[in-house]
Amino acid sequence: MPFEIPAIVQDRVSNRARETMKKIEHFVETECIPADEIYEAQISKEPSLRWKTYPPIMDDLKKKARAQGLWNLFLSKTHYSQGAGFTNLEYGLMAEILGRSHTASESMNCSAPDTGNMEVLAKYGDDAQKKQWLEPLLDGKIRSAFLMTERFAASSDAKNINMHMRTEGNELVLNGTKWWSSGACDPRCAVYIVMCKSELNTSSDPFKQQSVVLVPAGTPGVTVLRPLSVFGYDDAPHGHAEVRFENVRVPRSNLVLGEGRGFEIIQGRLGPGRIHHCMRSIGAAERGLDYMIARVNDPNRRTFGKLISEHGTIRSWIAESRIAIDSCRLLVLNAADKIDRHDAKAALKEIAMAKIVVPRTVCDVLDKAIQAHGAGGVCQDFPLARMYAGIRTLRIADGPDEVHLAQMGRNENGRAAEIIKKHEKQEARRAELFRQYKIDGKSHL
Ligand SMILES: Cc1cc2nc3c(=O)[nH]c(=O)nc-3n(C[C@H](O)[C@H](O)[C@H](O)COP(=O)(O)OP(=O)(O)OC[C@H]3O[C@@H](n4cnc5c(N)ncnc54)[C@H](O)[C@@H]3O)c2cc1C
Repeated sequence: MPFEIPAIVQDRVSNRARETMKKIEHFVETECIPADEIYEAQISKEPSLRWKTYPPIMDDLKKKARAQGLWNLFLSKTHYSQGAGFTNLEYGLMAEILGRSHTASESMNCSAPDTGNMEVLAKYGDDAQKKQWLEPLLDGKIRSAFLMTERFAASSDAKNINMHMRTEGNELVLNGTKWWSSGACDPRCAVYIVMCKSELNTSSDPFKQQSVVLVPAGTPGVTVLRPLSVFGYDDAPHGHAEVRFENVRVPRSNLVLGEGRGFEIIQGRLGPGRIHHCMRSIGAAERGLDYMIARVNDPNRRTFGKLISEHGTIRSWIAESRIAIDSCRLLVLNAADKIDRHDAKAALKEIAMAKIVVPRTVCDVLDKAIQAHGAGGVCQDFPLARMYAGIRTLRIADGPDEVHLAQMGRNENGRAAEIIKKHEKQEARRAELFRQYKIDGKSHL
């Protein structure tokens, strides 16, 4: 089924974006999806090479995508000058198509964590930092990692981040251990964006104690200790690394924005990135549903005298999945539109809602697709188990659901005084009306 722009946002999508979406869909369906398995096959099984090489097919895909103008689509024109000139809403729709394939996002230089990291550098980097790191990232020549989470700190509360940073003359000296540093195992990863706590910063404001520093990969004292696995997948060549810093020295000029500005940077980084993850996940859900429909209509797999799709339960799964996917899409596009009209800060509630609902819902759709495949669904013969593993982590990565729920719950609950006041006014008016119409005062509802 060709990609369809939902009716409610039709007038918010330019003709150029529509044309680009058609090109993206064609590229994803004809180049990326067929390349996904080749990409996997080209990742070395040899332990000594697994993290030292990357699949050559990726460079070929990048060349082809770039030649068609399918490059850096994510930097929205509403907030950046360096991108392809689309809105967050338009890119949101594009990201959904990218989510159908494992290789699509990277082939168009639109993959995490580089997208968020490029946004950080574009938004907060100085000219020298942009020249050294943003330009090669935009060019797809290097990759990057964002190092916030720490093995020995409950990192869903970013105030706990305590990687030690001290200043010595013109240098910053870093000590500590990070983990879940996505992309840090990749041989092309050239720079780490590292969140630290500075020794000098004596601010009593807990949101002003952290700083963000750029550390070139390979700086003496940095050791990539090991790749971590996600439900058994190591996600090579990208990987999620545990990284040790022992007296790592970088020039003071590698500080981003200034000391104590770390929270500002991470908050600015995560808004649009969460929307991108959500839209790619919706693409994965669509693919899962396609697989489910194909499998349950396989004429060779009849049970109890019927095609599997003829059992009522399975029909319900298909319908429920369609409803769930379409509802999620609207939620995400609404958040993207609000970012376009204002900024990510103004859209915090909408972004949080999408970040909470979409991964859960997509996991549920994929779970049904897996179930409909029987044992086949959990094995390597279909992409479903792998997709499920990836999407499940989104309920933790970029902050676990519970933290977003707690924040949303607090804000929503903050309306209590206003609601109580409104009810009191309505109560007073009702009492007035009871008197006016001479009805006794007990509730008639
Ligand atoms: C695949 C993957 C990729 C990742 N990539 C990166 C990356 O590139 N860079 C990076 O820095 N990090 C990355 N992370 C790490 C991720 O951001 C953290 O795991 C996440 O922020 C949670 O931190 P934590 O693991 O320390 O959990 P903890 O802080 O120990 O929290 C554990 C659990 O406690 C519960 N909890 C916490 N707070 C509350 C609350 N207020 N109310 C109720 N319950 C609560 C939640 O259920 C939570 O899951 C990645 C994680 C995964 C799985």
